[in-house]
Amino acid sequence: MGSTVDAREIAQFAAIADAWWDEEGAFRPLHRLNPVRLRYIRDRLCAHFGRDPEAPKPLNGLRLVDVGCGGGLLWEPMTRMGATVTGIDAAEEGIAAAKAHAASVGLKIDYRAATAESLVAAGESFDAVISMEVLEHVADVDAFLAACRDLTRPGGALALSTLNRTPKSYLTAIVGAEYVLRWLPRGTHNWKKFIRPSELAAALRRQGLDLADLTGIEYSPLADRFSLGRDLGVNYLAFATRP
Ligand SMILES: C[S@@+](CC[C@H](N)C(=O)[O-])C[C@H]1O[C@@H](n2cnc3c(N)ncnc32)[C@H](O)[C@@H]1O
Ligand SMILES: [Mg+2]
Repeated sequence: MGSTVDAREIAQFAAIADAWWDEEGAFRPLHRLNPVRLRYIRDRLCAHFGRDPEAPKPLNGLRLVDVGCGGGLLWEPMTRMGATVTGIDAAEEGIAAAKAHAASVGLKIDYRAATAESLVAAGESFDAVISMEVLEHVADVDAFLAACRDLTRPGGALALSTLNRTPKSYLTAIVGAEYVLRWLPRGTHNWKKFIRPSELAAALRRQGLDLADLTGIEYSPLADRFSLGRDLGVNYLAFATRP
């Protein structure tokens, strides 16, 4: 299997790593997405592992890895929910931003500049793998999912999100977000690398993983809010399990 890293992509994320915790900066959409995707991760993990999602620390004791964690936007809240989270990213600059932020808010840090395949080679394994908005940036989706599977213990789970390849995603995620609203630097996304839900389902199946759920992330421009829904046409979440 080839490397999962696309050097051009990593350089692009490294160049804007200072912006990770700027809620109005280049990662604004991820900050806006955080509440809905965190609710999805919490509820799915709780259902899968038989936890109470309303408990103060619903993920207590679970060992998670956040693959492509960037500045740690998910890592921090998942840590607060009681999980032991290892955050890894191929961009060292992102990891530096993540470490600095976690230290500034007094959280115990396990961030590493690493790829999923390097953790597999080191023999690491977790209850669940979380990898949000990374699939459309990797060099080889099959190799990436194979590494994510190997990091998941049998009986464990994977929570993923990515962008669908539709005319609507071209209009909103590329033309809208990069050119009209200028939320993201131009060239952040390559529409050809977006992944249809049917393609993700087939790729998960090739790795021996069971797709348990697909949920859409819908954006309301008037409210400037994201919500979970049935429309998979732009951004969507997937939950899979390892038998
Ligand atoms: C759009 S950001 C998402 C960050 C974070 N998951 C979130 O949603 O807040 C994508 C991240 O994936 C990282 N990345 C891309 N390809 C990777 C790979 N093959 N292995 C590890 N990290 C990767 C990038 O450096 C970048 O930080
Ligand atoms: Mg993206």
